[in-house]
Amino acid sequence: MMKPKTLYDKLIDTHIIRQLDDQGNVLLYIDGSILNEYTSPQAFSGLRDAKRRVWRPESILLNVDHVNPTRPERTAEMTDPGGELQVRYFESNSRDFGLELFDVMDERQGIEHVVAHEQGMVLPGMVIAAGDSHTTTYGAFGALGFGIGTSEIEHMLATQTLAYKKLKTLRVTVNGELPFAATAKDIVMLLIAQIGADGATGYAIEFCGSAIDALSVEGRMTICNMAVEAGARGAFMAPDDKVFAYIQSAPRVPQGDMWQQALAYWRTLHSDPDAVFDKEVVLDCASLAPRVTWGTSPDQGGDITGFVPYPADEKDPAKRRDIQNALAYMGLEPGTPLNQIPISHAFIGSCTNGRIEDLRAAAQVLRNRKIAAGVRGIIVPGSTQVRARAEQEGLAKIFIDAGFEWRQSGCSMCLAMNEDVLMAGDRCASSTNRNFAGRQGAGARTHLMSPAMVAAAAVAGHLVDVRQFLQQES
Ligand SMILES: CC(C)[C@H](C(=O)O)[C@@H](O)C(=O)O
Ligand code: SF4
Repeated sequence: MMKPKTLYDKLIDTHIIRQLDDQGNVLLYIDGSILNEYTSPQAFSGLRDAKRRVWRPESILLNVDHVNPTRPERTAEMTDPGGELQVRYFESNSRDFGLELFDVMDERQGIEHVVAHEQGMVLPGMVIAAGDSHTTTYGAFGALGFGIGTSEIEHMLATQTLAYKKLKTLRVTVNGELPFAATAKDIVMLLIAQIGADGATGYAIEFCGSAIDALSVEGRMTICNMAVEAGARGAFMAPDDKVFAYIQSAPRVPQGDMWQQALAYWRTLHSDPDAVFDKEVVLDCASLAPRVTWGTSPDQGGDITGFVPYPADEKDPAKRRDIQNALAYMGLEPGTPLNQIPISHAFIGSCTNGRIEDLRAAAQVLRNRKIAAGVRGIIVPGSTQVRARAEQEGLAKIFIDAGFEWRQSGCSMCLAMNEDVLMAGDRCASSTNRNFAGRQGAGARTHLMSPAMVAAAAVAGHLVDVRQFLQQES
């Protein structure tokens, strides 16, 4: 009898070129990569110095997203000299190494983790490595995606391989039916709060259960994307018919007979019934409420119906200090109801929640409403294609009528590497994935939540339970 395999085993075993030792280190084949202007420059410099070429240029896509401007009337011109340098070097790398580039003005440009699946670069069963931690997003398609550092990018470009240490496996089973107004974002925020920001360090997570099966592919992407905030360097789900339908029309996806052959293989990509995981976590989402963070780490959050915690209630001295420090940075008093925290900014975008479904969810809240006086609302679609689609569907008009800025695509205020930066003391309801101190600007404060929750907060002028807004309509 063959030993039952997990999906992770299957993904790894089909890509091992050679075992490097008996400690789980292997030489792994990488199917492809999408690289950004921010983390790739040194890798290309390394290749140039060593006079090396890229091994399989057609498997690599270059895409500008981290530093580009998002102003509505943007041009190819960069406003920031550092960004200008990065983008120009990126362009010369594209030319000199023969790699396709989606530049700032390309209609296929966007955040890499949105562009990759729009382009059909991620197929079930693939292994994708890239210079960005949120490469885990591709797990929603039954692929293994993980972030790598600059020297690894260089190695991958030169050889199409990486030295890789196999992870332990964690199965997260999410049971129950998602209640009204609770989202995939709330599932993953609950998981992170429960297991901690390092709860999945050293693990690859396989998500399963009725709540995951019921999610849209975009919701699954949100979960795999943010799983890295629990430390997971790999997060995936077995691909199903929803996934196959979602990718079928994308440009690089196999067609005709090849599609049929691929489908037959993709249907084998699931953990065998008796496969054993190193660790198991079970969540029940039947009573899940919309969540927000109050701290400076994605695991510091709770239900919107809750309160800013009292540090004294935390028994672990290190965690108590973390809470104290977080509340000092966030300017929050213990015991404050979370739904009374006023905001100055509302940001909807990012690779976690900048897709078309996210914009539809925000528009549902914003239709016929205005954002509160004193709040600046910013919407940055996850890709230029998402932007065009939102305009076709009339969502952009809803956002603009509500008083939101409707901007061009990029990472933008998710990490404030372009001119979309908050000032010290600003407080932002944000659909992003990281609330670290200074993430959206030095001294700025970030509260993570779903895009509909951000929209509701923008209208109310403070963090608020989106269910009040949606129930009014039903
Ligand atoms: C710039 C890049 C290295 C970084 C990442 O790896 O995730 C960024 O995208 C982020 O979200 O913090
Ligand atoms: S949108 Fe944010 S999280 Fe995603 S790649 Fe860009 S900076 Fe990183």
